[in-house]
Amino acid sequence: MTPAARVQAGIELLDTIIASARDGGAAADTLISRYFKTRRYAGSKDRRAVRDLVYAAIRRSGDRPQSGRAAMLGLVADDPALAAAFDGSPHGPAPVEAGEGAAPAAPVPAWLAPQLADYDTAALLGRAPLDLRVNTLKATRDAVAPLWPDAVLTPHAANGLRFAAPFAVEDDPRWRDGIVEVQDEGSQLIAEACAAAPGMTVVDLCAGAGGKTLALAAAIAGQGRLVACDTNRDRLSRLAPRAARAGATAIEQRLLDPGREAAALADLAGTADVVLVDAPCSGTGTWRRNPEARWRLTPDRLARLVAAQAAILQVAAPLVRPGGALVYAVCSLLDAEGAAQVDSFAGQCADWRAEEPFGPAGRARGHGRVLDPARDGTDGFFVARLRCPT
Ligand SMILES: C[S@@+](CC[C@H](N)C(=O)[O-])C[C@H]1O[C@@H](n2cnc3c(N)ncnc32)[C@H](O)[C@@H]1O
Repeated sequence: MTPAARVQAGIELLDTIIASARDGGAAADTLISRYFKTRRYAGSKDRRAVRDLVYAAIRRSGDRPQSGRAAMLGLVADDPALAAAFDGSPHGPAPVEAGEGAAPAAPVPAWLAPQLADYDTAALLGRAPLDLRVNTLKATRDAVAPLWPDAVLTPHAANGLRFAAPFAVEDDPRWRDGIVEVQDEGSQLIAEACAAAPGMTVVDLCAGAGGKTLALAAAIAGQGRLVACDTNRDRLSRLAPRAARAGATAIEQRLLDPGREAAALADLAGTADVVLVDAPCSGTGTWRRNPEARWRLTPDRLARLVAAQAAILQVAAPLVRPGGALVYAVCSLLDAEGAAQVDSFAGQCADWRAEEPFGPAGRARGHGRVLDPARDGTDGFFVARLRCPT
């Protein structure tokens, strides 16, 4: 492909990605793979170049751009050499017209900027390292770390290894043997905030595909009870093969019916030493991995998420035994989903006490702590640990 054809391909892909973000369709990565499946003439260098252009354009625009061409013209504003690709050649984009609009550069959507004013928003779009968690059911970090000379120890999480550059860890025998799992240090810390230990009853209420469930399984070391719940069948079904690889036996799974969660969990009422609510959220803390999510979030969607989080907290609290703990986490830096959500819970349950969820990582916010990509090098999270009255 010529440089102009690559830019035109990027524009076409951006048009599809913009429409899909607006209509709740497939993710950018899926759309890019589909696009190239039907364009076999594009070699691996072409595909990489187009992908880089597309992601550069996505990262540059906090708000959903008018069109793929406007998004690409934004890149021209930053790198005038790219203008030469707008040459009107048969497979290239039409020449730039005088006064033609480029998408404005902004790290975050304008409507969210005030809510993120306390954070270095550029860092929300930075490059994420690759973090692994050593599975203590099978190995120790001390034994595994020397096998990977490129790895450094994560500064806060007890079992984490960090790689500056990503690599195909799923091709590595240590991943296939369940000795390591891919998990951001922030997620590892949320599992640590549960302080799960052998003999405990632990409920992971929003387990998804089980990222944190597996860390909790390692913490209870096969002694105790671990119940993983979710309302999404597809996500929950991904837990079993991961658990098998990790050697995490006897995880109970419960697929919940939205709106009827409490009834399905009635037998666990007042029994859990710890309940983790890793709530569905806007994902503002994971934009560095998924920058196009900025184009999907709307005030309505955020309001629905905040209402769902509050409802899930009301399902979770009665499961905790007297003296047990409720850990609430979101991969978001928006107070509406984090500190304000827990303030509201604390307003209704004044006798619950907030505790420090973990050591020095992050900084205090409301009743909990935030982990921030710029300061902590993790994805962005809010986490609070609340102790049930005895
Ligand atoms: C942030 S994700 C969980 C990620 C997971 N804990 C992990 O570590 O990979 C939130 C999950 O909450 C689930 N969810 C949404 N509404 C729920 C509800 N009412 N009860 C339980 N889970 C729910 C979603 O399906 C989603 O899998």
